[in-house]
Amino acid sequence: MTMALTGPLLLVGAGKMGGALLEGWLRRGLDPAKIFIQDPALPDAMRRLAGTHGIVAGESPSLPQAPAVIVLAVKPALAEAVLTAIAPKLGAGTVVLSIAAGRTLESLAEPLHETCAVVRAMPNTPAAVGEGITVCVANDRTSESQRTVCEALLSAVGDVVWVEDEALMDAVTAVSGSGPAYVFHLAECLAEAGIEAGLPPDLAARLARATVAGAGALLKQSEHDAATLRRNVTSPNGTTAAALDVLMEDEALKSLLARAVSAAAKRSRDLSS
Ligand SMILES: NC(=O)C1=CN([C@@H]2O[C@H](COP(=O)(O)OP(=O)(O)OC[C@H]3O[C@@H](n4cnc5c(N)ncnc54)[C@H](OP(=O)(O)O)[C@@H]3O)[C@@H](O)[C@H]2O)C=CC1
Ligand SMILES: O=C(O)[C@@H]1CCC=N1
Repeated sequence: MTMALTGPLLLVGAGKMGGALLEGWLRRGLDPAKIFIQDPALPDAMRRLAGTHGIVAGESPSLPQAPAVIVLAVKPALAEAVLTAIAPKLGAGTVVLSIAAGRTLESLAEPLHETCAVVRAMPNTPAAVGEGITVCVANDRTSESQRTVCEALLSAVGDVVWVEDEALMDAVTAVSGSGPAYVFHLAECLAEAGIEAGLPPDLAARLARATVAGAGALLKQSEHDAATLRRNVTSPNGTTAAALDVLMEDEALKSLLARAVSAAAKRSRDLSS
């Protein structure tokens, strides 16, 4: 991995997201000797992965002093307590990279020394297959080289976008952070609708899964935007038009999704207070 890690990397929390990041770093060739993992209940898969690569991991492993990066991937409610406990380990050049939803740069910096570099990031679960997207914002203590290191770590699991306005992070969380769940729910609903239309459950689930995955792959690879791709499926007076008449009637799906995204963004704001 082409990243200028000037010291050890401490991953705090190796659950779904921390684990996806770890796998991405190892895939990209990050030196396992530089990685330390703190997690009191390391999931089995992560325990095996750490063991295979000889990575120091555990509830309170002997942690390196002054790590180059601390990646914080615990539940938001634990963020400050965990940082308070780790703060004595921080060095002048340490950057804290947090993926905790709703935890602001200010609240993350509060338990740390006042010059600490902090990056707030919002990835999503397609990171597990290297297809994530992460949006990040840095505090004004973060140097260019620290941004570069954070970007390299996050780009191991997908695209990375920087924003300067932290206020955008609530809407980001609501669209791309939580977004995969909306798409998976669409797949669930499509499968159920297929069963209602007479398909055997196995076939309905298979068709729904392949259709959502295939449409996603097409959307990713195509030069066309989503609206054009939708129109490409829709023959005049055909079956798709009949379905879209229902979905788009009174902008039903559009307004439902707007309400869902608004609820998620509100929850993100609430988590910060
Ligand atoms: N899941 C998602 O789609 C996304 C999640 N996020 C954010 O990522 C963070 C992690 O979420 P996710 O990976 O889903 O959660 P998980 O519960 O899968 O992972 C969190 C891990 O941290 C462990 N943990 C608990 N306490 C500590 C501690 N004191 N020190 C170190 N590790 C600890 C947990 O152990 P145990 O299970 O025993 O509690 C668990 O293994 C959250 O802040 C979330 O907001 C961001 C983007 C997307
Ligand atoms: O649901 C959550 O709070 C986290 C953040 C984005 C996705 N999962």
